[in-house]
Amino acid sequence: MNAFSFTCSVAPPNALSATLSSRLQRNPNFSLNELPIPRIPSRRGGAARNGVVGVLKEAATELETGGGLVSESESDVRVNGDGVVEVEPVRVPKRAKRKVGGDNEGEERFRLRNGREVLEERAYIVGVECKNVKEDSFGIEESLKELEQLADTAGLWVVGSTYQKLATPNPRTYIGSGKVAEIRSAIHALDVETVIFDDELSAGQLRNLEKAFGGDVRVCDRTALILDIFDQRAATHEAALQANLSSECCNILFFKVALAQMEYQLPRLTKMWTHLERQAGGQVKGMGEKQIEVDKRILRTQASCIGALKTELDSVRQHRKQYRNRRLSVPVPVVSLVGYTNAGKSTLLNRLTGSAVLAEDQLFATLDPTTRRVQMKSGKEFLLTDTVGFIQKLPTTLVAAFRATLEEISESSLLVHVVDISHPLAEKQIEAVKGVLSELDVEAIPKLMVWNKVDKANDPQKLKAEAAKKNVICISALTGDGIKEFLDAVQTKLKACFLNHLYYSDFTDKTEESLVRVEAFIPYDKGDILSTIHQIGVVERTGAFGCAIAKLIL
Ligand SMILES: Nc1nc2c(ncn2[C@@H]2O[C@H](COP(=O)(O)OP(=O)(O)OP(=O)(O)O)[C@@H](O)[C@H]2O)c(=O)[nH]1
Ligand SMILES: [Mg+2]
Repeated sequence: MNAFSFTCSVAPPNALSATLSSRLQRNPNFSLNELPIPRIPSRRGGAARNGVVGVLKEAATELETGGGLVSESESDVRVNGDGVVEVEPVRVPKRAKRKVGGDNEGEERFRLRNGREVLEERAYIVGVECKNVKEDSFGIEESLKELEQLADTAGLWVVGSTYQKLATPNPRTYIGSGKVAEIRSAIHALDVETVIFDDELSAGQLRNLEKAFGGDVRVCDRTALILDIFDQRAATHEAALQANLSSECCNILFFKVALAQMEYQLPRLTKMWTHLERQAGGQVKGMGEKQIEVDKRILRTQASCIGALKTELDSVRQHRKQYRNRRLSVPVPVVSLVGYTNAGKSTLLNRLTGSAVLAEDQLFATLDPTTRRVQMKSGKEFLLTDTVGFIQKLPTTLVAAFRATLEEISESSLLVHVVDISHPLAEKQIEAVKGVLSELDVEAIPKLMVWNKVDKANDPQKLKAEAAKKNVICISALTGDGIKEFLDAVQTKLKACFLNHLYYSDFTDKTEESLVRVEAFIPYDKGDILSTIHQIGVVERTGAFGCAIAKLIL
């Protein structure tokens, strides 16, 4: 059996284990520092050390067995005093599928995610309803329902939930002591592994709650959960990026989320081990010192990673900007799909363009803005951009990440606000989206609201009549119902934009009737004429041999 040694100073993400395993096969002396940008362990990693241990064990096992789940034992992985991680790859039998007790007896806890079977952790969710909340915000039960959906997307199995009404959250434990005791009982009764809070907790609150719940229970919050989902999505995305480095779709969000994760976890990580530091002179001295050493090394590496990520982000931004400028130099209107997560934006893009962008019944399926060309029956074209979905209580650390991704929409000719009208909280989701849009400086861009998923409505005709009164288009991106009306509405809006543009360009006395259809042949060496025509008229189409058909104001 082989034994490998790595110089290790950082916890790489689990998702890199496949890369690691393949590199190990090629070069057993490979150093972990050679790995691409590392990410710190998130909710599921717990302590940073576990991240290192987990990924190395996974890689080692994959190397030996060609895949499969690994043992919980850490006896095959050691971190020595110099930060060298020693791994003994062992053949580990697949973990037997665990059956769970209670009502769910016999139910499998394994689920297929990204082509891998993963064990679902048992989670318990907790919320606090504070007095003086805004009227249009989600109620506590609604918010917890959404948190459950987020947990499900992250691969957790919610086995119970509770909430408390408070004037103000408790600064030490967020909830009151009675509630803490109630949750502790629920943890034992339901065999809970993770407790998730619906609001962002401070490092101190996290630590106090973990201590209060005792045992191996992990405590995390909505922010950590969302970051974890993004981390999982970004890992899949990163693999695609590595396969096609020349891709235009370099993901700003990926870098931004990595940054947000570090910013979120750094203060929490430093506080996590202070109890060991305090015990340094006592019985657990060795253990405390070793963990602190590992922690400090991780923090040092992460500080340099933040710098590297920022540089990387700048270059990706630059790249995207050049791409957008190139796109804008060809004046085809850009229509952006915006809306709450899971509203059906990607499904609509797929329906209109015949693409196969990932669309699934999970939150945050889309991370990357994707742009595709749509050709209408009239021969006119526009570019359609899919964007990342919005959510209420967006973690502050992620607001910047979203903003960066949504930079694209500020250059759109039209924003299509896609709403899942079958959702019981559709109205509140609309308000949440409007709230984010108002922060994005896109007030001046025309908007078109679309009620999607009408196929799920009890009375689609009644819904359509109601929509018509509000100038809203009803569609089903899934069945194709209403798509023609939607395209007509887009065309009308774009035409209005064009006329507005003329209006603001001092053609005040001109109306659409003053446009005259002109067919012209333009020599190849006079291509600049075409861009002038684009500026003063609407080019209906260009054909072979330099033929252009345009409507001009004469
Ligand atoms: N019944 C029905 N389901 C739909 C319709 N449009 C989308 N869906 C489903 O809704 C789920 C979410 O669709 P997506 O297109 O991924 O939603 P999205 O807005 O892109 O979501 P994010 O990328 O997470 O922001 C998927 O399961 C779709 O199949 C529709 O018109 N009718
Ligand atoms: Mg999507």
